[in-house]
Amino acid sequence: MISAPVITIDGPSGSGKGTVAGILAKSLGWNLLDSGALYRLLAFAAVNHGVALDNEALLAKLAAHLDVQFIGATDGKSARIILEGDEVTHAIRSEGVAAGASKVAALPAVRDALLQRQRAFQESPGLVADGRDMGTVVFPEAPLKVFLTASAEERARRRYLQLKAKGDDVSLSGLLDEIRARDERDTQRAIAPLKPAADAIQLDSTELSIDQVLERIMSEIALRDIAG
Ligand SMILES: Nc1ncnc2c1ncn2[C@@H]1O[C@H](COP(=O)(O)OP(=O)(O)OP(=O)(O)O)[C@@H](O)[C@H]1O
Ligand SMILES: Nc1ccn([C@H]2C[C@H](O)[C@@H](COP(=O)(O)O)O2)c(=O)n1
Repeated sequence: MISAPVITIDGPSGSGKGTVAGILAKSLGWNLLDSGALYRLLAFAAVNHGVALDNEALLAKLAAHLDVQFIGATDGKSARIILEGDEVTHAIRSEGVAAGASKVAALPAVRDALLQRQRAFQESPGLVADGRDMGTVVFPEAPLKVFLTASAEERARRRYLQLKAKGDDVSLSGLLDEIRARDERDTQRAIAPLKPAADAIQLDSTELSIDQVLERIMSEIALRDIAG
């Protein structure tokens, strides 16, 4: 059986992975996996159920039975996400939930419990998957792996503009601190740390527009002839 091709996009928070993965999936007509959403959903559900964010055994159980639906998932992060019957699309995007996600993501049993759920997204005609370990652990056979970065200052600036536009009361320096703390946790953890796969192409988007990033990835897709 020939399995559907996968394009992985890994990188730190605010590098533009989700935006680029969503546009790419839509333009190729492929499926989309926003793996960070799964870790966010788990952290969100844990708080709702009163489960401590360091209770590895209970969190793994919760992860294995997470009742979640992604609706319209080929439309990037605007897809609707339903957790245990409630819409949580916007609620899981806060920096507080992100910090919780980064904490539960450091627990091996949690990552194990979410592995098959992520691999199940690999369906025809193809999959664009964004996260931290898509190229290194979840889809090591992917024919195109992108590691997208940008300076912490630029990523904080982007997040600031994004949250301000939503009407959130945030400070640039606070966001920069949060981004640095999350980078530290995500890159230094013992299991599946954020790092480029050996065969990933590395793109620094600090000085690139979203369109320029997409152009670079599209040319790699054409070079490898993976989208038919
Ligand atoms: N190259 C770019 N230039 C300017 N703004 C960008 C660029 N890429 C993404 N952005 C903007 O930065 C913000 C964060 O992007 P996005 O949510 O895609 O990042 P992310 O890497 O998925 O972050 P996270 O891991 O926290 O979900 C968005 O408002 C997006 O529009
Ligand atoms: N493949 C993944 C995806 C996400 N995480 C963790 C680490 C992140 O800080 C957090 C939230 O992810 P985001 O929505 O910002 O992409 O989830 C991970 O460990 N592995």
